[in-house]
Amino acid sequence: MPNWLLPENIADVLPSEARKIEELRRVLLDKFRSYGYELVMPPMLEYLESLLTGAGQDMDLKIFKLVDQLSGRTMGVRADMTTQVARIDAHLLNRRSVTRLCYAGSVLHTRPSGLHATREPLQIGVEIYGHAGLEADAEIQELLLASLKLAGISRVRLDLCHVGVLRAIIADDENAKNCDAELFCLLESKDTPGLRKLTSDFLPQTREALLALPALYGDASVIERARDALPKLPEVTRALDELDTLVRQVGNADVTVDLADLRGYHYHSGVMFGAYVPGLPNAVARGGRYDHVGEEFGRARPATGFSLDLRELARLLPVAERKRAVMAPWGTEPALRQKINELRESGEVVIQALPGHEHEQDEFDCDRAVVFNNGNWILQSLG
Ligand SMILES: N[C@@H](Cc1c[nH]c[nH+]1)C(=O)O
Repeated sequence: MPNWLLPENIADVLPSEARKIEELRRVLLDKFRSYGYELVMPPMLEYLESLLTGAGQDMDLKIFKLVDQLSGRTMGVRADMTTQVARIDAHLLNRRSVTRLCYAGSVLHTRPSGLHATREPLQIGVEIYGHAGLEADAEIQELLLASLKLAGISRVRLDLCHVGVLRAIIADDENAKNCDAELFCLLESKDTPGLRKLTSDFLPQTREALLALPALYGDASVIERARDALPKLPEVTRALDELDTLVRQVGNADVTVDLADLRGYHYHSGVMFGAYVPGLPNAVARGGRYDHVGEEFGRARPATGFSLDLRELARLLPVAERKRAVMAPWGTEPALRQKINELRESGEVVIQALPGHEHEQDEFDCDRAVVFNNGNWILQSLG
């Protein structure tokens, strides 16, 4: 397919890849449903203000903008569905109880998030609203691991972080608070020299704690190391206790803790996580707490969830085997049509060869054919 027709980091999805993506979409949505998550379909476009409500400045940079010819207002193409789903929970559903929602749809990014990343991810995810306890985070993490397993990915490492640690460290330092976006970037890339430079006029205790963060990664023992290395602020202790509880609950998955891996959106407010698979530098799925987004839509609701890009996930899987199919001749004869319909209704793929194209095969492996034999249309093996 000539990619030169399309903008950079935008691509067509050809049949074998599209089939993998669609099959994944279906099995994952069924899985989410089995946990009680209801499907919602937010719009592709919205007024910019509502897309930015509750989201940080990082989201603004990711959103494609255009002018609405009907209202003259600026609209944005969604770059992430999580805040749209939070709006649905806060405004439209108005339920008091716990609400579990899921979604699948394309989002657009002005710039790719990695060198080879698409600018049009197919985002699928789940969000749970109305429960502030860690049980909701544990359910989300369990569902993430179950989803990846279902997709055929068994070796997953779950990397946990807590944005509350950074927020507590900088809370009483005005200089540090004014640089929070830069701090996120430097910590994400573990840029210690950059961090040293930026923190030179911060309070000594803030500086010391920030410089300790990049080294606080590894297995669960990091939590104890962090208790020694970081200031004994109540918010830091609470965050580390939360991480400790979750690490114990993840079961037999491979879990690591990285207190500088803050690569979520800036709307995240508590425990955050990324799921990594061997050989890939970027997380295949991300998620975490974002308790303050609903509040900005007028209804405070604790919230947590995860999302992933189906296109990226499908790329990790082996090429799907060609699906078996039945070849049938072209014809309108009732007995032939009936035989074909019966086979299709029983779940078979039946391809009618158009006149002159009897020997062509593409996507499917036609191992059987409908043939006329002794006055009947029957199924015959081509093996
Ligand atoms: N939408 C977030 C992940 C997430 C879902 N829910 C909460 N966080 C992301 O793309 O990084």
